[in-house]
Amino acid sequence: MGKRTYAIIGTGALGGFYGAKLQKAGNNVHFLLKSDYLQVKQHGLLIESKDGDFILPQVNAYNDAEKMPRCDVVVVALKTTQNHLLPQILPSVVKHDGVVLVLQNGIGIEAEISQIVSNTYILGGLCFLCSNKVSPGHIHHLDYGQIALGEYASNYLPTGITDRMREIAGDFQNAGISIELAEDLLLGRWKKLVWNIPYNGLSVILNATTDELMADIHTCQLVKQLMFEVAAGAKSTGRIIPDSFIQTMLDYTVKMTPYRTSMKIDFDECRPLEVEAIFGNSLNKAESAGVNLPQIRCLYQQLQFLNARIQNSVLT
Ligand SMILES: NC(=O)c1ccc[n+]([C@@H]2O[C@H](COP(=O)([O-])OP(=O)(O)OC[C@H]3O[C@@H](n4cnc5c(N)ncnc54)[C@H](OP(=O)(O)O)[C@@H]3O)[C@@H](O)[C@H]2O)c1
Ligand SMILES: CC(C)(CO)[C@@H](O)C(=O)[O-]
Repeated sequence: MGKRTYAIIGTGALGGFYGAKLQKAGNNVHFLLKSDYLQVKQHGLLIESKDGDFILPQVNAYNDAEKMPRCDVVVVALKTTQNHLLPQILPSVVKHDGVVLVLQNGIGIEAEISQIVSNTYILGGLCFLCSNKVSPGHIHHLDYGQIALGEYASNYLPTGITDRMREIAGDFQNAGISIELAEDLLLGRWKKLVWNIPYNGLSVILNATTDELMADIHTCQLVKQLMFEVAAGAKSTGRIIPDSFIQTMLDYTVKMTPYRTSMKIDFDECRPLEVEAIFGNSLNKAESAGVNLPQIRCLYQQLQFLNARIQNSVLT
């Protein structure tokens, strides 16, 4: 097989960064954009990265999915709040027997996509990335970048490590993106939520950065309790997250450059928050297995209140 073609659905902080790295390494990449389309079509992408800045003066830019060629790997990099658009986008972009690779945060999205596309493999990637879009076509990669890659099977049954995962991992690794292969995608998704649920949620509710949350004894305790609730959620679906992993996440955050989470940035910019994909879907999974996660539900209810306020302010 020749080189795989890639479509990036949502060329923002994450899609713009990984897509640009893939193109720089010689892959054939096609970028779907919305408001940045003209700027990127005319001037390409600028990546300012702690690993080295670079410019791609010319990229394959589109503002209409139907004009994109069918690609081998279609990377979903929209905010999950825009996933209602996927039924219009994915079927025309992914090749028969191609791959949809979900790089979004949250849980349960691969299952939703399996209802949209057929004859398609679905992979998920947990991205340990700190990246922001600072202006149209200008991405600022602040830290990290590793992806844990897993494959989706019906009901999130673990697939082990497949050839498809290895092949796609190879393209990313050749592009300088570090990849870990995950035998069990659902376990990987819960593990990522151990970070996203406490920090994304509390950063918005408490108007705080990660370092501020870790510096205070009360919020540090709250973060830890929320992490243990995520582990209880994982357990309700038969996945075990060891206590040592929770300690690793706490240590990781203490060492991290002080960070304004993506949910906090969305909140500050009055954009819809990814509450359903991160909180709502986790609660649904646990509660349908008969397990309540009261602290996560409390955060969810507060975030929904703020989310509704954002939607109303955008409408008025
Ligand atoms: N950024 C990170 O470091 C990071 C790390 C881990 C996980 N994630 C996850 O990755 C996902 C993407 O996040 P992000 O930070 O990359 O968000 P983002 O910077 O907002 O990027 C999303 C992009 O999608 C574009 N878009 C929206 N609607 C579109 C449409 N109809 N057609 C084409 N493009 C459209 C947006 O364009 P407009 O600006 O024109 O609306 C935006 O550029 C989220 O689930 C996030 O939680 C991000
Ligand atoms: C956890 C994180 C801050 C960096 O690993 C990022 O992946 C995120 O915002 O999801």
